[in-house]
Amino acid sequence: MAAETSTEVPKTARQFVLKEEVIVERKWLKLEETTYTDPFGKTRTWETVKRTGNKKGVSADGVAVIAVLQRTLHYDCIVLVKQFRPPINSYCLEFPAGLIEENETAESAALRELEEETGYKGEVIECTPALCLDPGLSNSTTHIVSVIINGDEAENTRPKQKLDDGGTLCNCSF
Ligand SMILES: Nc1nc(=O)[nH]c2c1ncn2[C@H]1C[C@H](O)[C@@H](COP(=O)(O)OP(=O)(O)O)O1
Repeated sequence: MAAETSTEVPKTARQFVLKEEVIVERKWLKLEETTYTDPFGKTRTWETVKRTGNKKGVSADGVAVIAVLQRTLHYDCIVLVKQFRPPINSYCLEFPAGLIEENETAESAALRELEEETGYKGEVIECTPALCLDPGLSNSTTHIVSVIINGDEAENTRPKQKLDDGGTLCNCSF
């Protein structure tokens, strides 16, 4: 008689991290080996990327800004930036984004980054909780901030980027 295969779901254990060991650390990022327990209580390891530095008074690492440009007699547009991204050796069309500075709110960071990268001054409508967008790779977190830009305002009719060294961004509205 053939052996019966069990269809019972095994009782799984609560999982947790046991140890975090830095493998290599540079100015912006570090690679860690994370030791954790699997659902059966067995010890396993994971390769984890983290941002370096412990910024005080920040609710997430960064912000991404969904900015809607509103102008009379125009369709509403989403403002994107085109940026060269070294990790993929290519250009990306992205939401304006950046890291939150020490003791800065997500909302202030969003308006600052939007103005630096596009020249537009906006108003925050909504802000998500801190989201981990790639948790299989990194613990890095981001707030997605919705912003309205009044394109009829004088300050928004000829927006000028305010980029620091190394910045090579282009604006695109869709
Ligand atoms: N992973 C990174 N590697 C780098 O070599 N440099 C990095 C990384 N992440 C951030 N940075 C640098 C690049 C900028 O000079 C600063 C600020 O970043 P961010 O806020 O994302 O960009 P801005 O749009 O310039 O504000 O950190």
